[in-house]
Order: sequence, then C-alpha cells, then structure tokens
Amino acid sequence: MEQKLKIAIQKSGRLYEDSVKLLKDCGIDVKNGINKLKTEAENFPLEIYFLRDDDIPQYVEDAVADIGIVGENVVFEKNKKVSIVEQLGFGKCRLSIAVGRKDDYNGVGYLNGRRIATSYPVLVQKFLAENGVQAELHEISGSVEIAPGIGLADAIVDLVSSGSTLFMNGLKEVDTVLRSQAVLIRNQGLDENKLQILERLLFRIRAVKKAKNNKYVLLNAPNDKLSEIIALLPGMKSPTVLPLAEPGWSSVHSVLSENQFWDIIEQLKAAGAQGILVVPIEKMII
Ligand SMILES: Nc1ncnc2c1ncn2[C@@H]1O[C@H](COP(=O)(O)OP(=O)(O)OP(=O)(O)O)[C@@H](O)[C@H]1O
Ligand SMILES: O=P(O)(O)OC[C@H]1O[C@H](OP(=O)(O)OP(=O)(O)O)[C@H](O)[C@@H]1O
Ligand SMILES: [Mg+2]
Repeated sequence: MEQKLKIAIQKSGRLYEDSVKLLKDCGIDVKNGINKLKTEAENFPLEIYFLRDDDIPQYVEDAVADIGIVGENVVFEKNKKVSIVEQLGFGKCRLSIAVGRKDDYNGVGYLNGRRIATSYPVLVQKFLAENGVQAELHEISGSVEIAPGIGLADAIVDLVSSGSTLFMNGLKEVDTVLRSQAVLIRNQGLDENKLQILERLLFRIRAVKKAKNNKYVLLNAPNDKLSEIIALLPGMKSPTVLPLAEPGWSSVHSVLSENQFWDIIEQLKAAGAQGILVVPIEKMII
C-alpha cells in the first residue's frame, strides 16, 4: 500500500480556510465533511487531520501527524521538538502588549509589579526576563481582552491584527512581543519516503506562494521606446517582445513582483507604455 504523509491543520478558526485553500491551490483535493476530523486526498498521498491548533505541535513531535500548519506564535509557545519548514504568508498577526487607553505606558518598565493576563505565558515570561521586568502572570485561555475591564489584570498580551478587538475593549497596543504567520512544521524523524512526499508538497507550495507574489504584465510600447521600457522590466528570464499589427508598435510581456509592482508601473507609463494589463498568475515554477 502506498505510504501517505499525515498533515494536521486547524479544524476551525483563523487558519482553517487558508490552510485548506493552500492545499487546494496545490492541486490536492480536500473533501471535508462537516464534523469529519480525518480525510484523505484522492490525488496526492496525503491524509488530513483537523485539530485544535494548540495540539498540533505536540502531535507533530509525537509523529501522530508528520507535518502541520500552525501559527509561529503557537510553535514558539509550545516549544516542542519540531522543525519549521516554510513560512506560508497567511495568518499574519502580532503578539502585543496592550493597556487601558488612558494608561500612561512609558516602556516595558511600566509592567514591573503589575498583573498581566495572557494565553501565552511562555513567550511573555521570556520577553519579561529579557527586559528585566518582574510581573504577575495570569494565564487565561481566551477572551483575554476583557481582563483589564473586569479588574483581573492591568495589562494583557494577546494576538492583534486589525486592532479592532483592542479598540472595542477600551485598550491600546503599546509594544510587540512577536510577529507571527502560519508555518509548515514537520516531525524531525521522517523517513526517506515521507521526506520525498514532503518535497513534492513543498515544490507545489513554493510555486503557489511565488505566483501569489507576482503578476503577469502585458503592455504596448512604441518601438523607439522599447529599450527604455525593457530595461525597467525584470521578467523571469527577459521580457517577451512581439510585434503588434500596427507598424512601429510592440507588445511586451513580463512578470513583476508584488512589492515593486506600483513603482515599476509608474515608470513604465512615464517611459511611454500604453494599454497596460495586469493578470494574476496561478502557479509559478522556475
Ligand atoms: N486576528 C488575527 N489575524 C490573523 N491571524 C490570526 C489572528 N488571530 C489569530 N491568528 C492566527 O491564527 C491562529 C489561530 O487563531 P484562532 O483564533 O482561530 O485560534 P484558537 O481560538 O486557539 O483556535 P482552536 O479552536 O483551533 O484552538 C493563531 O494562533 C494565530 O497564529
Ligand atoms: O486585532 P483584531 O483584528 O481584532 O484580531 C485580534 C483577535 O483575533 C483573535 O481572536 P479570534 O477573533 O480569532 O477569536 P478567538 O478569541 O475565538 O480565538 C485574537 O485572539 C484577538 O482576540
Ligand atoms: Mg487554540
């Protein structure tokens, strides 16, 4: 029987949809019946377990699952013997210190002798020790933002992304303990066969990630401006240039990365490019 790689992903919550989408974008068909906690892909040797995110590092250390998708915040908090294989670019958030909106926080020293509520005692204790601060930790498993309002703590350390939960609870973000995103982790003792399946999966994940960070650009350029325009375009090798039906004009095709995209588009326009089209790329294999 063909061996399968076992992957643990979050059952529901912030990482669930993006984790399933990533596998689907990798061409792996994931059928998840409601309340079904285990499923097999039909077209790739992968078995998928749907779990609480907190449990994933332990399961991966114990080889109950071979690999898993979980936030770096959880990986570092749980401190299990697993390896991080790849950052996945979603589930981006930060573990931050927040205090009451009117409190006069003036640096981490403010926390000396105060009560801090958090679901991340290990990370918070490490941060406090590094900063020479002694505080009283109250570990709570959720709804941390309510703690100052009900007199349970003077400050909290919790995950923040838009900041709207803090705002709605009368709190303000004052310092960051850790920046986090979802990562792929693996058991440290995978055999050759499983490592090979993991390599195949990683090859696809990287192609999907790369495609997301790049755009395909098509534009029209007058031939006398071609060399100036081509010099602005990186492309995978070099841009493709095709003659247009209209004499004296060419169509130029290239790939631009998301982070330099708008700068280059402005320069292309200034250099005489017209009819610029930007198209998403589905997979990118270099
Ligand atoms: N607001 C956010 N924006 C982006 N990513 C987030 C946000 N909040 C949490 N995350 C990331 O998503 C992970 C899962 O968050 P979620 O709130 O779903 O966890 P949970 O309530 O502990 O879920 P579970 O039921 O699986 O234990 C977090 O560990 C973090 O990495
Ligand atoms: O800065 P924001 O965009 O408001 O996001 C922050 C909130 O998101 C997470 O909780 P989530 O909404 O996932 O619910 P949970 O408490 O049930 O985990 C986190 O624990 C914060 O409470
Ligand atoms: Mg959890």
